[in-house]
Amino acid sequence: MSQKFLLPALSLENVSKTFYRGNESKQALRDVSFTIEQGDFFGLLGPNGAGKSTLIGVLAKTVKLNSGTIKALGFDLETQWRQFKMCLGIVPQEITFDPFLTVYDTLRLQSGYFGLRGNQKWIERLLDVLDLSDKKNSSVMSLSGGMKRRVLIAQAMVHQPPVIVLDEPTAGVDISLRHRLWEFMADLNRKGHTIILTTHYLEEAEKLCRNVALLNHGKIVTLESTQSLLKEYSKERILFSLPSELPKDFSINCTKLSDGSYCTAYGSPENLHTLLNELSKVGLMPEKLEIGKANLEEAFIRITGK
Ligand SMILES: Nc1ncnc2c1ncn2[C@@H]1O[C@H](COP(=O)(O)OP(=O)(O)OP(=O)(O)O)[C@@H](O)[C@H]1O
Repeated sequence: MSQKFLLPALSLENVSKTFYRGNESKQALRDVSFTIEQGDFFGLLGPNGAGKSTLIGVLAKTVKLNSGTIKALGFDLETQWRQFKMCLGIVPQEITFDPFLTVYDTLRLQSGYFGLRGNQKWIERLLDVLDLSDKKNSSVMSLSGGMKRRVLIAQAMVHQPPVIVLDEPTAGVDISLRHRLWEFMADLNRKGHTIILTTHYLEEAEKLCRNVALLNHGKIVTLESTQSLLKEYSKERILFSLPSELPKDFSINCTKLSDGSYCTAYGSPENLHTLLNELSKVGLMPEKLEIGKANLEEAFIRITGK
């Protein structure tokens, strides 16, 4: 069946959430609407405080939304919660377990939460895939951070959800485990699961996600395929690094990236010439300079202005 006749994996319509504390209020989500197709690998990106965790909290029903409609495979979050929660497996950012339970019992209890009996076979399979089989009788408390994170993933998947939401799954995880988790997520996606990922690692989004949405100040500022986003921002860009900071009043608009390098529009060879001239006027000479494709970080910084 063609993709367009399938129900969306997830759809949000005019979702808003404001937190109130005393006289203060904070609007964390502002009229957010978007749709994620089944089978997608979707990245939800945004700077700190953009509203990503609030959105995931809303999906887990730990945060109550003020207005709007959310559906998972056509099931409504408010009126069809039982079916809704069966569609979704949410891997939270925070590690929250009963530390005294064993890994196996944690997963058995979670199966009970979904009303599943006789789930042993699937639990064993999850333990195997996540390389936790030899830890199944260990208390969660005794595991390393990376292992705990894998238990969180297993816990979110005990009911074999078609849609998996991962909130910063690789935060604080060492590079080799991060690569293994990437491979695991890509494999789940190949097997037909829709994956929704929030991440601060733009390299991760660029590598894995087919489509990305950028959330900023509680609003979706862009939503498109990773490739077309990169294409749009890959035109006309010069990347350069300097031995010291660029003066604040520098005549050419340049964006500073997280690794300390700068980027600016390329346009034409004339612009490169002007840039080099202007840099030399302030006594700076680029240490490294290249013209080429932008990465997601640059696109992201240019869109959000951060
Ligand atoms: N329980 C709460 N009470 C009051 N304000 C809150 C609450 N939870 C979140 N906020 C505010 O809502 C905004 C969005 O926060 P949220 O945690 O969703 O952002 P985020 O994109 O997940 O950020 P991060 O990347 O840092 O995790 C922030 O300004 C935050 O301070």
